[in-house]
Amino acid sequence: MALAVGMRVLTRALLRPWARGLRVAPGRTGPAAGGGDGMRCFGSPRVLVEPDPAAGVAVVKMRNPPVNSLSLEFLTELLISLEKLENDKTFHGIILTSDCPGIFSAGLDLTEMCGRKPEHYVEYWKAVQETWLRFYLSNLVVIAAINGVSPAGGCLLSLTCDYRVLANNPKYTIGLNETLLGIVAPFWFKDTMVNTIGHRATERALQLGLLFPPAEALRVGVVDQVVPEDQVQSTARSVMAQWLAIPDHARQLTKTLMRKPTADRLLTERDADIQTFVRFICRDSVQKSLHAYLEKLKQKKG
Ligand SMILES: CCCCCCCCCCCC/C=C/CC(=O)SCCNC(=O)CCNC(=O)[C@H](O)C(C)(C)COP(=O)(O)OP(=O)(O)OC[C@H]1O[C@@H](n2cnc3c(N)ncnc32)[C@H](O)[C@@H]1OP(=O)(O)O
Repeated sequence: MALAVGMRVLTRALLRPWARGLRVAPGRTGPAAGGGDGMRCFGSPRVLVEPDPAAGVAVVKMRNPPVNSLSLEFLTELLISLEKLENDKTFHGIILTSDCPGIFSAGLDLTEMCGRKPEHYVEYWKAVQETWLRFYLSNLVVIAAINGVSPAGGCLLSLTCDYRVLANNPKYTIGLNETLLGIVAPFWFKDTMVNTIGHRATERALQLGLLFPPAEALRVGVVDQVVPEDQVQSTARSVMAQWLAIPDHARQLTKTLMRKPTADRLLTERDADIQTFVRFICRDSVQKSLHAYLEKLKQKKG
């Protein structure tokens, strides 16, 4: 039932004009990350998929410059790539990483949440919910190779993965910093964090909008491993090999057992959550905070 609802949303997304226009990335032969039988890279303008069929693994590279902000188009392309890999029996695991130097993802695209019509906010929030659900419940092993800064929605995306490897660079902070923008992390962002680092640590991190540098991220458990920057991809691959050595059906059922109650809460409250988001984001005070935050980002350069 839940999956059917998800598929309907995705299908609707695929039918949108800009989604219909998505092209398969012109062929480079893969895999770029070692091994394999030379299957071609595929993907879309903002998502590059480097398949390694011999290993049963695909590297999914986010490339929505300058900062991999999670726009509606980008989220849809990510979902399409995930679905394609899930439907291909060759693949058992994906490594999610970034093609934008120094940035894993700047989180939700603030321009999707500023100065738009309520109908747009509904459409955008549905895509955010769908991305979380599909990644959180994916049957594939999903490992995040975090090679850059990862605030808010970027952190959330990595928290949907089964394992997080972070590059040891003090600039690469990670966390749910929504309060610093004058906004509130929805209950399912919070639940995902609680499931990862526990209640007390989440309470502190969310209220203070903490962005953890690598050593602290490791200590609190936001990430599973911190490694030198040039070893992030190779570490993700070794971890993947360990996870893929487990009988797949047993691992998948265990993942579902662990995650379904959290996902079910959103699935049963999905419409109410959209209404809450739209009401909240349409508030004058929230729009002012977001505009001011975006302005501050732009002025940083000048
Ligand atoms: C009763 C109440 C109940 C309430 C219930 C809840 C209801 C729902 C509430 C709503 C929740 C919404 C949740 C949102 C989660 C999010 O993800 S919000 C986004 C948070 N992201 C950030 O804070 C990151 C912001 N960006 C940065 O800090 C930096 O850009 C960077 C560290 C990522 C990179 O720095 P640098 O390399 O120096 O690049 P910049 O020059 O800063 O940026 C380049 C360019 O990109 C634009 N940009 C940056 N981030 C974003 C973004 N997230 N979205 C859109 N655009 C972004 C930036 O403005 C620059 O643009 P220009 O080149 O100047 O045009």
